Amino acid sequence: MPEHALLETRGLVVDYAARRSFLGPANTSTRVLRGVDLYIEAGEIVGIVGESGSGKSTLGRAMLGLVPATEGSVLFDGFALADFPGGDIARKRHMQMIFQDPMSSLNPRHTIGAILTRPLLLHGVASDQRQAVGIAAAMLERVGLPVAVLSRYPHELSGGQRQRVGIARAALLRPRFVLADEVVSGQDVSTQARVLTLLRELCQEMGMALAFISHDLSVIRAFCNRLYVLNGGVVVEEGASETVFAKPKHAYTQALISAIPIPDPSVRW
Ligand SMILES: Nc1ncnc2c1ncn2[C@@H]1O[C@H](COP(=O)(O)OP(=O)(O)OP(=O)(O)O)[C@@H](O)[C@H]1O
Repeated sequence: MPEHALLETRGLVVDYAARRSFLGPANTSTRVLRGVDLYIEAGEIVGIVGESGSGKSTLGRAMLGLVPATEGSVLFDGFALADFPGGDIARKRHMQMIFQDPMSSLNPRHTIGAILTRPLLLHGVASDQRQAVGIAAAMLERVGLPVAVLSRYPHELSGGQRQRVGIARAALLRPRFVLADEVVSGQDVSTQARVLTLLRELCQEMGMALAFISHDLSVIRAFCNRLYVLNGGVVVEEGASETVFAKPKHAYTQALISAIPIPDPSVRW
């Protein structure tokens, strides 16, 4: 554990039943995370891998403060989430999220221009609408979309274009940490490669750290410097991607690796 990790979870337990305890006592343990210790340093791309139901999305949501910790803590820049200087607004500027298809998170009644300029004004990154439009237009171009997209509504875009809008929105405020949850699942290999290249470039340009959640170990291997393997709400293995792949210590990791199809050597991320 480095001395100053950007993000840290310490003994993180999430029990969804504990949240519902007002409905009555929770008899069965429904601990989805059972004491997760994890750290992410500034600018790092860290993979979180595990099979369906292992708790990856819960961990991601808890890192962003969207799901409360039942026990343990999440620290961002050394502060418990609730104690971050400047409060939730200041913290949220630096903690963003990217979805696979952000249709559900893009307000269908707002144009892309409104969706992108609003956070710039809210967080004081732009001082007026004109400046906000300029920043939003530049970010759209950066993610490979035409500026004309500003006047469109989310349903007027393809799924791939919406995803790029989602990436633009997450990167717009130059956050220090971005969570990407299964963002390339279900995409063909060349689309995956383009999205991952864009994400890597943005991380390098802006110094963003990225937590990259995926059930696909081959994508994690190619894309992430370090990884955590989650099984049943517990981290069973962690380390540099190449080390874990070369010498997996845990039987669960070995099983995940042996389930990977033979890679296509022509594909590079
Ligand atoms: N809001 C919730 N309330 C109650 N249980 C939940 C909630 N969200 C997730 N769970 C349960 O927590 C467990 C872990 O779910 P989670 O989505 O974190 O796993 P995952 O590894 O991301 O899975 P997947 O890859 O299928 O998305 C599952 O058993 C799920 O049913």
